[in-house]
Amino acid sequence: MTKPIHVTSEIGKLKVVMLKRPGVEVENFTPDMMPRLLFDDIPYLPVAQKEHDAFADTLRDNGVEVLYLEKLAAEALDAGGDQVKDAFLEQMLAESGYAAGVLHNVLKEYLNSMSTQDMVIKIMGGVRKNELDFVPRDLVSAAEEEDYPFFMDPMPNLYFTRDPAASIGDGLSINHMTFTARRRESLFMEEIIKYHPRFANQGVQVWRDRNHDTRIEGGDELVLSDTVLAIGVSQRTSANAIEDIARNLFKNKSGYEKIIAIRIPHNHAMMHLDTVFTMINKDQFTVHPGILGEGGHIDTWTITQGKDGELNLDHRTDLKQVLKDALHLDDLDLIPTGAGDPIVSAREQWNDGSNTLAIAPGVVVTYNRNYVSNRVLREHGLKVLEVLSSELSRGRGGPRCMSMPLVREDL
Ligand SMILES: NC(=[NH2+])NCCC[C@H](N)C(=O)O
Repeated sequence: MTKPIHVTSEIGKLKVVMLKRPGVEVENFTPDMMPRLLFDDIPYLPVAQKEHDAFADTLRDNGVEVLYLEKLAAEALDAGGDQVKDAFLEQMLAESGYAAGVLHNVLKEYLNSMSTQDMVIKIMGGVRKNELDFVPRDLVSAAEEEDYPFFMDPMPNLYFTRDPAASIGDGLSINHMTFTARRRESLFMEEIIKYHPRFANQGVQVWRDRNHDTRIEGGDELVLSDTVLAIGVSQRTSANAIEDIARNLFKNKSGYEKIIAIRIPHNHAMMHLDTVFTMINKDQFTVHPGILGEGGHIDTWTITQGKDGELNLDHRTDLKQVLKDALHLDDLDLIPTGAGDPIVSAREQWNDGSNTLAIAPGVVVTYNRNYVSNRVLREHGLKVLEVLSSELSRGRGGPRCMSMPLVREDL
């Protein structure tokens, strides 16, 4: 039987992917909540869903099996049984601020009154105060939170399935994420890996779980080959988390021997490495020119196993040469987002022009709105499958962010 998780590159033919269809969570908030929820606008849900369905169809038309997070999560909890479902609910409530107390009890009863699937969808979508016939009488609720509409916040970023967990080889990292708005997301993946029949007891390795204080997100984790990873040192991923996962990968016979840490600017537009840099073919990458300094330089540290559990670091700034050496290539094509024009590249990067999803070597899925970057990709010989992007792009993520590959063919 094929392994439930097997990803040894960014570009091997994509066989199985996990998506999340945008649900009520992407519009169940007010404009003043947007910065905290990491959104720049509120998508128009019916259109966002249409666009997302078209994205999923594009993948299916190309032979990819599409799984949905919300369905896997409910199936996992049902397969786990009553105790597992109860423990999940306790954990979710605790992480939502209700470890115990009256509100904990009221919310638990409310969520427990639903089918497992409805409960999962409700937790994802958020619980408004006016859904419950209950007025809390404590001082915090009365004096500080009276006007706040939610007991449990929605999780609008769930459609970016790339980030809460990342497939690496025959395993994955389940991530402790940076901002409160996204922290609870990775709990779904933990349940899926532990209890869903497709994954449980199948030898899936968890290289690093979510019970950590240091931060890492899947948008920073790029699988360049069966031995080399690139990981962004970014707004979302800290250097100490990279050292930690490096130690685990080296120690646990993952096959990974080399991790290239790449430092990128720490800001919202470029929150992850994959917003500025993606692999699209054996010797081709997209790169946002805005991250490269003078002479095309950028800080990279290649991490390898040292003596006695120490890590060796090799600091270099010539990204092209670093990649050529690590991947044993004679030449490498770094394709600039927006053809390198300062206005176009910044605009198209904002709408994820660098955030391509490769579904086979040299075949990529991209947003149609980034027409300059798409033209350049075609000029460089790539096959570009464009998908609609008016509403989906409002969440600041593209086709790579919206997909978590579970199985790819080896190169
Ligand atoms: N892999 C990615 N680039 N994901 C994009 C995530 C966007 C999301 N709004 C966030 O800020 O977290």
